[in-house]
Amino acid sequence: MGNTVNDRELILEILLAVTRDGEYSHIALRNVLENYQYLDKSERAFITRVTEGTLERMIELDYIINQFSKTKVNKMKPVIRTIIRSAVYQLKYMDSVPDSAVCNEAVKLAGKRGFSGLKGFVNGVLRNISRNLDNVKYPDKSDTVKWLSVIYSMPEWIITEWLKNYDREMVEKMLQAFLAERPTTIRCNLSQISREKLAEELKKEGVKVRLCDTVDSALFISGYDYLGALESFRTGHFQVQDISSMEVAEWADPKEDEYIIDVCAAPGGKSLHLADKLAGKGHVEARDLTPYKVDLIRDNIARIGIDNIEAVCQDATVYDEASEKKADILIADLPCSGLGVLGKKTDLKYKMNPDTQEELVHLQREILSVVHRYVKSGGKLLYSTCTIHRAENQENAAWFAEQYPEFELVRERQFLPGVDDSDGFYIAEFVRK
Ligand SMILES: C[S@@+](CC[C@H](N)C(=O)[O-])C[C@H]1O[C@@H](n2cnc3c(N)ncnc32)[C@H](O)[C@@H]1O
Repeated sequence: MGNTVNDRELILEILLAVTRDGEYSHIALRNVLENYQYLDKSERAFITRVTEGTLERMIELDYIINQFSKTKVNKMKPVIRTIIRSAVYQLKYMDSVPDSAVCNEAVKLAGKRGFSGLKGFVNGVLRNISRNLDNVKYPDKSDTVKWLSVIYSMPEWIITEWLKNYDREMVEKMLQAFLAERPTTIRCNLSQISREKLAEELKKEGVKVRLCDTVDSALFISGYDYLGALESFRTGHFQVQDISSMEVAEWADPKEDEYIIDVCAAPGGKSLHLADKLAGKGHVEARDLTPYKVDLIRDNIARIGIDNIEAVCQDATVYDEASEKKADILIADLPCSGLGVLGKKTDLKYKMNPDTQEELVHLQREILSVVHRYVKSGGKLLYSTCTIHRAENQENAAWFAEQYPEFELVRERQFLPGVDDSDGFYIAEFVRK
């Protein structure tokens, strides 16, 4: 590790941005890695591992700290709490860093951040934990919710919710899958390049590649530094997308010259997939709420260089008369609680709560009750979310079918991490009779 002190300062900066200032972890991490491009590959890997790991395991880390510190985690100053959490992550999960170095660097960092008076406290807590890591008393296994929550660092309310619909074994499988390291799934833009050629390009750039057996445009990649540095990404030959998300365009199965409206499209994953499937024909209107989000779609369109798609700023809750019965296919990939993608957006589990979930169910219904009007007779409406929550998924689909009997629910599927080789994701396909 060339300059470990700076690496740890950056880690602290990212973790504070997420836990104190409410920033999304993938954005905070990406911003720092982009701003400090001079960092070498091993430093970037170290920063990524410690920040992601600390967030991923935060409930367990706090549980351990509280066992060995008189001052409980929630009473500590945010900077001190964050330094201790990331140090305990390294002590517990990273053999490559000697314990003494972890403690020394944490103490130095506390001093550097203006907490010289707390250097002794940080040192005492960390040395105590490093000596006693094998003596941590975990909750009793018979207390299913508490045990699963601490062992897999998942808030208790989420576990309780899942246990209503899945048995303990199934819930544990999902929790394990969220913590497992997975390669990045990408979708080859088949209208631009074949999957085999893309695999060759990536290998030449030093990336590890595996072709997916079930979806013929999908590949799994790993071992790269960051995406923006890959020529094959910059030239628009692929898009990062989970297998389950790819299924939306597969189910939609667009035909030549069809008109597609995607009402919540940013950053454009599903819209771009549909445009790619149409290979220059038909038309995709990729809409989103704000100019910022619409620009994200435009950036992706420009990178890939296709012209059967346009990005449009339009609030999906506001009826657009010009779109009445215009769409052969309507994609409603709506804002949701995101509990299916906790393996990638680790901090979401601490930000989501049952009240927000409830509000999302209402927003989803509000949007569906507006946008279903854009579907032609015989046209398809695909409703999807990246969550595992019956109220947002199966119950919303049933509600929609009941409210709008002119739509028939043709099929639905809940993808589950640990069962399917994908994120947690839900799709329902309706056809307008
Ligand atoms: C699940 S994401 C969409 C992901 C996208 N379909 C893809 O595959 O890349 C949901 C999107 O809904 C957008 N959104 C939220 N409220 C909206 C509204 N009232 N009108 C339009 N878009 C909205 C958010 O900005 C967000 O980009």
